[in-house]
Amino acid sequence: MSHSIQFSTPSRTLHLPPTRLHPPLSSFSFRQFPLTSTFKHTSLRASSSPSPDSSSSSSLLHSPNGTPAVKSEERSSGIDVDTVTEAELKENGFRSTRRTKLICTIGPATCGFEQLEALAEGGMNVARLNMCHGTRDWHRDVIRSVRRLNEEKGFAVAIMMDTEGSEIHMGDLGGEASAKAEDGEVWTFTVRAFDASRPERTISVSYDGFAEGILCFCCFCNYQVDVCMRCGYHFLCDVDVRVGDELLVDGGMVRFDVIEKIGPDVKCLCTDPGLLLPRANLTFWRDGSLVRERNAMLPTISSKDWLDIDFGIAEGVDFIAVSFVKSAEVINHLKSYLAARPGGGDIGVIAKIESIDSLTNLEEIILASDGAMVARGDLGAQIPLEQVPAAQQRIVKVCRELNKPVIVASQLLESMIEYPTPTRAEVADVSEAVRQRSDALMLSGESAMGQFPDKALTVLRSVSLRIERWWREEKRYEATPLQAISSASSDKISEEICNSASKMANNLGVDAVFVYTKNGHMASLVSRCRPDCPIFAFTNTTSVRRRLNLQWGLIPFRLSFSEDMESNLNKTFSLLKSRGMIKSGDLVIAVSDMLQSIQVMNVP
Ligand SMILES: Nc1ncnc2c1ncn2[C@@H]1O[C@H](COP(=O)(O)OP(=O)(O)OP(=O)(O)O)[C@@H](O)[C@H]1O
Ligand SMILES: CC(=O)C(=O)O
Ligand SMILES: [K+]
Ligand SMILES: [Mg+2]
Repeated sequence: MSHSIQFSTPSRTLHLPPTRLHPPLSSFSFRQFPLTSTFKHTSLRASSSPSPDSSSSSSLLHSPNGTPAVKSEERSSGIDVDTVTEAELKENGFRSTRRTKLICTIGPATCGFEQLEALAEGGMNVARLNMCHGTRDWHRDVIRSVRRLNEEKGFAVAIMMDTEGSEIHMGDLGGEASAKAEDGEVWTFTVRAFDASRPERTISVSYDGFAEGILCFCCFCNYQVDVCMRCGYHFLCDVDVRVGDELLVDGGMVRFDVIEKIGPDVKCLCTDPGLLLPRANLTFWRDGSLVRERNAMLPTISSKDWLDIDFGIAEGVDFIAVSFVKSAEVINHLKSYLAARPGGGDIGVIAKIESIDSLTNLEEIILASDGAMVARGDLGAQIPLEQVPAAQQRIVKVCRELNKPVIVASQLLESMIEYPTPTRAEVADVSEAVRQRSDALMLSGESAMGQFPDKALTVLRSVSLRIERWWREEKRYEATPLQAISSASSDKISEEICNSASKMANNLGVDAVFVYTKNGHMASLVSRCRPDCPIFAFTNTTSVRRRLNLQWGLIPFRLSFSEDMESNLNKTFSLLKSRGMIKSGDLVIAVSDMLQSIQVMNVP
């Protein structure tokens, strides 16, 4: 290996002294890098001198999500790269890339291949499937389309499966898109199933204990029977709906008073008119408080959810979002269930915070999970609406402290289900979530069944970019020190390295942090610091790359890398430069989970 290095730049040839490759402005190492240089003029050009393992170079580098891959022409130089991100990086430089990640719920409005492609091109990082709706065949088709999109077009869109949970829901309205309840009308909520079409002003309700006053439930394995056939234990509870209770649909979008109970039917008087949507959530209120006993008896993961989870494992989803989490126990249970199944260990478990119990046990739930969702739809049906913003702020803060990605969800752009522009208040709400530096924003009905899914995504994207830019212009780096999270000494070192690297990145105004990470942990530690510059996260597995797509500021690449950081950097610079995604002189900080060190360098 030559020790004398020549870097060729468009304007000049730079001769560097031996022993240093790109002279680090500083090198702060717990374990020093080997200083012998392996950089050669030729190695900077991907096309002329392939790196040692370039036999697999066509799959060496996968570009960040957000954009379709460039095909044939690029393959000859050994790189798959997203044209949109590539164009963004070329045009506006690193700093302009979006940090806040975007999630779209997929539904009838967006389940086609072209529709999914349009969302991916519009910046969708994660596709969410709500198992409350649709058949498993329908969901399988969507999952496969997203996978095909990733393979053919170079995206890294992750799939999040959201469990139905066992809260009380309305039925599916017999195929109708919605039903209008008017003030003063009497509607029947019933546990009867309909043979033919739905009788007028009648709504089926999702579980049998609704009106009988008896709900039988196995507390060990969730079978909804009086004596469990699986384990022989049983659990009986006696909760009922009472005349005088208030029934809220979707947290108050429509309200009824319970006026009569007749066998399996509950007659209700509409007091606040509105649109009833299929499978809308129902809650009961008595004397101004939520009736909780009923829900407390329902299992967080129902027997149907377990079947969906098995389906999700088989289809290789990236995340499972668990609805109505009450305690850390259920998360731990699911995580051990997943760990025991092939491929299950790769699935991240997201706790949906949407109940009073989940707020009570917030820290332990988040600690047990791989991320959390502020599920404001149901949360706002369980706590007074005016308490939701403070709950959101607390959840985002706890997630940040515990290094778990956090998603802000529901009604971000609700009016865009019907209209092509958002309300000013919705834009302010989105801005606040971005300003809180949550990892991701989520569309529900806007993308699942709204009329303007692409426009809604564009609004999320442009508001995120604008607020992020404002934040940088204001130079509002993190003032709040992050608490230590690790106990093991090597983890503590990684944490300190990432904290320091991020601080250095801000102070030096570097263009990007590069993080080489096998399991993604190191990348998440850098993301947690919310540095001012984007974070290029290089990982060698596609599943980790997809999962990283949920986290703030990470631009995940898949790259076959070795234990030798110097050759990794060499290869990365070469590949990114040949694509024009970085240029000579860019200032970069590199960290990795293989070597506990921080390198600061100009791109040669
Ligand atoms: N797979 C689907 N098939 C049909 N409609 C869907 C689907 N997914 C979502 N929708 C529609 O989009 C609306 C809002 O989406 P979604 O149900 O995900 O809301 P949510 O409040 O996030 O749900 P939840 O609280 O049940 O998790 C639904 O009421 C439904 O009409
Ligand atoms: C997303 C969700 O489940 C909610 O907001 O209730
Ligand atoms: K759900
Ligand atoms: Mg919900």
